[in-house]
Amino acid sequence: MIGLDKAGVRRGPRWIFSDVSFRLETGRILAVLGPNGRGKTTLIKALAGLVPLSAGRRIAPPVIGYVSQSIGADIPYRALDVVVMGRALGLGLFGAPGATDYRAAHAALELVGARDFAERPFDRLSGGERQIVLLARALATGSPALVLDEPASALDLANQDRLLRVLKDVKRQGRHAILFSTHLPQHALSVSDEALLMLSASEHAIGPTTTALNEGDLTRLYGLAVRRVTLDLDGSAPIDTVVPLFAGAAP
Ligand SMILES: Nc1ncnc2c1ncn2[C@@H]1O[C@H](COP(=O)(O)OP(=O)(O)OP(=O)(O)O)[C@@H](O)[C@H]1O
Repeated sequence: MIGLDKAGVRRGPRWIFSDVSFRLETGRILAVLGPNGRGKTTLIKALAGLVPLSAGRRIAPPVIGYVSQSIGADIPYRALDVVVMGRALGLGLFGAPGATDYRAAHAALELVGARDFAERPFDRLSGGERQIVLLARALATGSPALVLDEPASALDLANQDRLLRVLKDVKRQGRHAILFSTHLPQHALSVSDEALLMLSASEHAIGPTTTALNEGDLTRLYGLAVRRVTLDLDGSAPIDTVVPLFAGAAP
């Protein structure tokens, strides 16, 4: 389980966010949504223990599988070695990774569908490929909590789909609580059980994704008209999605 209890972060006189409370159980996915600069990264870093809380309390396991918004430094290691770094906290100060750690790294790469990246130099992967490898590194930690800051931001449509399928697969295993931030409400609707909308520094809407992502709150969140649409593509299960009315939605 991972969560926050009446939590807030202040930078100087300004509260970036305040009074955020939620508990995310193992086997569940929570999506965090908000416009640029609203505080998603700050909240995620606070949850990962990288930014101190100015108020409230964090509920988290000792190790967290964290993927930052940046796509990683230009390190000339193999992707496999970057994934093995996720095992570092279990190795002690002078420990070197062993067969078990490499097995865990290979399994994580396999899970994200990136087995072929193992031997490739990390600094020669594209931004999207790096995001996939960094997700594998978070999984390799073995932590029951995954905290992902815009994990799809550099991914093309097919790789966004791959990432969402990976999140669903990991959820199905029932061993992780997964929190991710996104600018795409469609991503939240397709995989997350719960959604947190950062409406202002002090006002948050949290609840089951299908109710939290209502047209009124999404329109208010982004200051842009947004419609919820149900697509009945082939008469089987209808798909619920979100359509932002960009530029008035007409040429
Ligand atoms: N180290 C810092 N010191 C002071 N202010 C900061 C610091 N880091 C971030 N901020 C401010 O906190 C606010 C929230 O930033 P944050 O990166 O959390 O937003 P975000 O919702 O993740 O934005 P984006 O969608 O653009 O990534 C911004 O106004 C930012 O300028």
